[in-house]
Amino acid sequence: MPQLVLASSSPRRRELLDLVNVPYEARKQLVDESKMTCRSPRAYVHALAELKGRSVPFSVDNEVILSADTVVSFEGNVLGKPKNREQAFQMLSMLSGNIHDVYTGVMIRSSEQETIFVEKTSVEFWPLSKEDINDYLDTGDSYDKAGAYGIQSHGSILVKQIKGDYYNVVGLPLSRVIRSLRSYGIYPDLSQQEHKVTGNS
Ligand SMILES: Cc1cn([C@H]2C[C@H](O)[C@@H](COP(=O)(O)OP(=O)(O)OP(=O)(O)O)O2)c(=O)[nH]c1=O
Repeated sequence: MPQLVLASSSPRRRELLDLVNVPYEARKQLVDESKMTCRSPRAYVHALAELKGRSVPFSVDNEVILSADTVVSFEGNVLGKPKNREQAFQMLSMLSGNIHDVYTGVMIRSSEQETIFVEKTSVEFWPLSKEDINDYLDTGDSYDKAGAYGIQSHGSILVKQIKGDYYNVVGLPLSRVIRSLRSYGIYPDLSQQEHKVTGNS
Protein backbone atom coordinates (compact mmCIF):
# COMPACT_ATOMS: atom_id res chain seq x y z
CA MET A 1 0.00 0.00 0.00
CA PRO A 2 1.41 3.44 -0.90
CA GLN A 3 1.99 5.73 2.11
CA LEU A 4 1.12 9.42 1.88
CA VAL A 5 3.64 11.89 3.33
CA LEU A 6 2.42 15.47 3.81
CA ALA A 7 5.51 17.68 3.36
CA SER A 8 4.09 20.53 5.42
CA SER A 9 3.90 22.02 8.87
CA SER A 10 0.63 23.81 8.12
CA PRO A 11 -2.04 22.74 10.64
CA ARG A 12 -4.68 23.63 8.03
CA ARG A 13 -3.36 21.18 5.45
CA ARG A 14 -3.38 18.44 8.10
CA GLU A 15 -6.95 19.26 9.10
CA LEU A 16 -8.09 19.16 5.47
CA LEU A 17 -6.69 15.67 4.89
CA ASP A 18 -8.25 14.60 8.21
CA LEU A 19 -11.60 15.92 6.99
CA VAL A 20 -11.78 13.23 4.31
CA ASN A 21 -9.94 10.53 6.29
CA VAL A 22 -6.87 10.20 4.13
CA PRO A 23 -4.16 8.55 6.22
CA TYR A 24 -0.81 10.38 6.09
CA GLU A 25 2.38 11.07 7.96
CA ALA A 26 3.35 14.76 8.28
CA ARG A 27 6.98 15.63 7.62
CA LYS A 28 8.34 19.16 7.92
CA GLN A 29 9.74 20.75 4.75
CA LEU A 30 12.59 23.20 5.25
CA VAL A 31 12.47 25.45 2.18
CA ASP A 32 13.44 29.08 2.81
CA GLU A 33 10.59 30.92 1.07
CA SER A 34 12.26 34.32 1.52
CA LYS A 35 14.86 33.36 -1.10
CA MET A 36 12.23 33.00 -3.84
CA THR A 37 12.24 35.69 -6.49
CA CYS A 38 8.87 37.23 -7.26
CA ARG A 39 7.19 36.11 -10.46
CA SER A 40 3.56 35.69 -11.48
CA PRO A 41 1.53 34.18 -8.60
CA ARG A 42 0.86 31.07 -10.66
CA ALA A 43 4.57 30.54 -11.43
CA TYR A 44 5.48 31.35 -7.82
CA VAL A 45 3.23 28.75 -6.16
CA HIS A 46 4.10 26.18 -8.85
CA ALA A 47 7.83 26.64 -8.16
CA LEU A 48 7.45 26.65 -4.37
CA ALA A 49 5.21 23.58 -4.25
CA GLU A 50 7.84 21.79 -6.34
CA LEU A 51 10.74 23.00 -4.16
CA LYS A 52 8.92 21.92 -0.98
CA GLY A 53 8.04 18.53 -2.50
CA ARG A 54 11.60 17.83 -3.64
CA SER A 55 13.08 18.95 -0.28
CA VAL A 56 11.59 15.89 1.44
CA PRO A 57 13.38 12.68 0.40
CA PHE A 58 11.66 9.30 0.13
CA SER A 59 12.50 7.21 3.18
CA VAL A 60 10.88 4.00 1.90
CA ASP A 61 10.00 2.85 -1.61
CA ASN A 62 6.25 3.20 -1.67
CA GLU A 63 5.93 6.79 -0.40
CA VAL A 64 3.87 9.49 -2.09
CA ILE A 65 4.89 13.04 -1.17
CA LEU A 66 2.34 15.87 -1.16
CA SER A 67 3.38 19.52 -0.86
CA ALA A 68 1.64 22.87 -1.43
CA ASP A 69 2.07 26.62 -1.35
CA THR A 70 -0.61 29.31 -1.12
CA VAL A 71 -0.44 33.04 -1.92
CA VAL A 72 -2.91 35.89 -2.35
CA SER A 73 -2.63 38.00 -5.49
CA PHE A 74 -4.08 41.48 -6.00
CA GLU A 75 -3.25 43.92 -8.81
CA GLY A 76 0.20 42.48 -9.47
CA ASN A 77 1.10 42.15 -5.77
CA VAL A 78 1.86 38.66 -4.47
CA LEU A 79 1.00 38.57 -0.77
CA GLY A 80 2.47 35.92 1.49
CA LYS A 81 2.32 35.87 5.28
CA PRO A 82 2.59 39.32 6.92
CA LYS A 83 5.74 39.92 8.96
CA ASN A 84 4.05 42.22 11.49
CA ARG A 85 0.81 44.06 12.31
CA GLU A 86 1.64 47.00 10.09
CA GLN A 87 2.12 44.78 7.06
CA ALA A 88 -1.05 42.84 7.90
CA PHE A 89 -2.95 46.16 8.11
CA GLN A 90 -1.58 47.20 4.70
CA MET A 91 -2.58 43.89 3.12
CA LEU A 92 -6.13 43.99 4.48
CA SER A 93 -6.54 47.66 3.48
CA MET A 94 -5.52 46.71 -0.05
CA LEU A 95 -8.00 43.81 -0.17
CA SER A 96 -10.89 45.84 1.36
CA GLY A 97 -13.88 46.17 -1.00
CA ASN A 98 -12.02 44.38 -3.80
CA ILE A 99 -11.78 40.98 -5.48
CA HIS A 100 -8.44 39.14 -5.17
CA ASP A 101 -7.22 35.71 -6.23
CA VAL A 102 -5.87 32.95 -4.03
CA TYR A 103 -3.47 30.54 -5.76
CA THR A 104 -2.38 27.20 -4.36
CA GLY A 105 0.31 25.16 -6.09
CA VAL A 106 0.34 21.42 -5.37
CA MET A 107 2.97 18.80 -6.04
CA ILE A 108 2.40 15.04 -5.70
CA ARG A 109 5.29 12.69 -6.41
CA SER A 110 6.25 9.05 -6.04
CA SER A 111 9.34 7.27 -7.35
CA GLU A 112 7.35 6.53 -10.51
CA GLN A 113 5.26 9.60 -11.33
CA GLU A 114 4.80 13.30 -10.60
CA THR A 115 1.89 15.72 -10.75
CA ILE A 116 1.99 19.51 -10.33
CA PHE A 117 -0.99 21.83 -10.67
CA VAL A 118 -2.18 25.27 -9.60
CA GLU A 119 -5.72 26.06 -8.46
CA LYS A 120 -7.21 29.58 -8.30
CA THR A 121 -10.12 30.85 -6.21
CA SER A 122 -11.43 34.44 -6.41
CA VAL A 123 -12.44 36.08 -3.12
CA GLU A 124 -14.38 39.33 -2.67
CA PHE A 125 -13.99 41.30 0.58
CA TRP A 126 -16.59 43.61 2.04
CA PRO A 127 -15.44 47.24 2.29
CA LEU A 128 -13.60 47.38 5.64
CA SER A 129 -13.20 50.37 7.94
CA LYS A 130 -9.94 50.91 9.89
CA GLU A 131 -11.85 49.75 12.95
CA ASP A 132 -12.98 46.54 11.20
CA ILE A 133 -9.36 45.79 10.28
CA ASN A 134 -8.00 46.60 13.74
CA ASP A 135 -10.70 44.49 15.41
CA TYR A 136 -9.73 41.58 13.18
CA LEU A 137 -5.99 42.08 13.78
CA ASP A 138 -6.63 42.04 17.54
CA THR A 139 -7.78 38.41 17.20
CA GLY A 140 -4.21 37.41 16.17
CA ASP A 141 -5.64 35.31 13.33
CA SER A 142 -3.61 37.04 10.56
CA TYR A 143 -0.02 36.24 11.13
CA ASP A 144 0.58 32.75 9.80
CA LYS A 145 -1.69 33.17 6.79
CA ALA A 146 -1.13 34.39 3.23
CA GLY A 147 -2.86 37.74 2.64
CA ALA A 148 -3.20 38.24 6.42
CA TYR A 149 -6.57 36.51 6.82
CA GLY A 150 -8.06 33.10 7.50
CA ILE A 151 -11.34 32.47 5.68
CA GLN A 152 -11.92 29.43 7.93
CA SER A 153 -11.75 31.43 11.16
CA HIS A 154 -12.40 35.05 12.21
CA GLY A 155 -11.47 36.18 8.69
CA SER A 156 -14.78 34.73 7.47
CA ILE A 157 -16.36 38.01 8.60
CA LEU A 158 -14.33 39.91 5.98
CA VAL A 159 -15.47 37.80 3.03
CA LYS A 160 -18.52 38.70 0.92
CA GLN A 161 -18.30 35.87 -1.62
CA ILE A 162 -15.94 33.46 -3.34
CA LYS A 163 -15.74 31.77 -6.75
CA GLY A 164 -13.92 28.43 -6.82
CA ASP A 165 -12.84 25.81 -4.30
CA TYR A 166 -13.18 27.08 -0.71
CA TYR A 167 -10.54 24.61 0.51
CA ASN A 168 -8.06 26.06 -1.97
CA VAL A 169 -8.18 29.31 0.03
CA VAL A 170 -7.50 27.38 3.26
CA GLY A 171 -4.35 25.89 1.69
CA LEU A 172 -5.23 22.70 -0.22
CA PRO A 173 -7.69 22.28 -3.15
CA LEU A 174 -9.10 19.18 -1.55
CA SER A 175 -11.25 17.62 -4.28
CA ARG A 176 -8.56 18.01 -6.95
CA VAL A 177 -5.91 16.64 -4.60
CA ILE A 178 -8.04 13.61 -3.67
CA ARG A 179 -8.79 12.94 -7.35
CA SER A 180 -5.08 13.11 -8.23
CA LEU A 181 -4.11 10.84 -5.32
CA ARG A 182 -6.27 8.07 -6.84
CA SER A 183 -3.74 7.61 -9.63
CA TYR A 184 -1.12 6.99 -6.91
CA GLY A 185 -3.28 4.32 -5.26
CA ILE A 186 -4.31 6.53 -2.31
CA TYR A 187 -7.98 6.84 -1.36
CA PRO A 188 -9.94 8.52 1.45
CA ASP A 189 -11.42 6.10 3.97
CA LEU A 190 -15.06 7.15 3.69
CA SER A 191 -16.25 4.25 5.88
CA GLN A 192 -14.78 6.07 8.88
CA GLN A 193 -17.11 9.08 8.53
CA GLU A 194 -19.63 9.60 11.28
CA HIS A 195 -23.13 10.35 10.09
CA LYS A 196 -24.80 12.71 12.50
CA VAL A 197 -28.43 13.53 11.91
CA THR A 198 -29.74 16.54 13.75
CA GLY A 199 -33.20 18.06 13.80
CA ASN A 200 -36.45 18.16 15.70
CA SER A 201 -37.73 14.85 16.99
C1 LIG B 1 -5.83 33.02 2.46
C2 LIG B 1 -5.64 31.98 3.54
C3 LIG B 1 -4.41 31.36 3.76
N1 LIG B 1 -4.27 30.45 4.76
C4 LIG B 1 -2.98 29.79 5.05
C5 LIG B 1 -2.76 28.46 4.32
C6 LIG B 1 -1.27 28.27 4.42
O1 LIG B 1 -0.98 27.50 5.61
C7 LIG B 1 -0.73 29.70 4.61
C8 LIG B 1 0.17 30.10 3.49
O2 LIG B 1 1.47 29.67 3.74
P1 LIG B 1 2.23 28.50 2.97
O3 LIG B 1 3.63 28.98 2.78
O4 LIG B 1 1.46 28.08 1.75
O5 LIG B 1 2.20 27.26 3.97
P2 LIG B 1 2.77 27.12 5.44
O6 LIG B 1 4.08 27.86 5.59
O7 LIG B 1 1.67 27.48 6.41
O8 LIG B 1 3.02 25.56 5.57
P3 LIG B 1 4.03 24.60 4.73
O9 LIG B 1 4.84 25.45 3.77
O10 LIG B 1 4.87 23.91 5.74
O11 LIG B 1 3.11 23.64 3.99
O12 LIG B 1 -1.86 30.57 4.65
C9 LIG B 1 -5.35 30.10 5.57
O13 LIG B 1 -5.21 29.27 6.48
N2 LIG B 1 -6.57 30.68 5.34
C10 LIG B 1 -6.78 31.62 4.36
O14 LIG B 1 -7.92 32.12 4.20
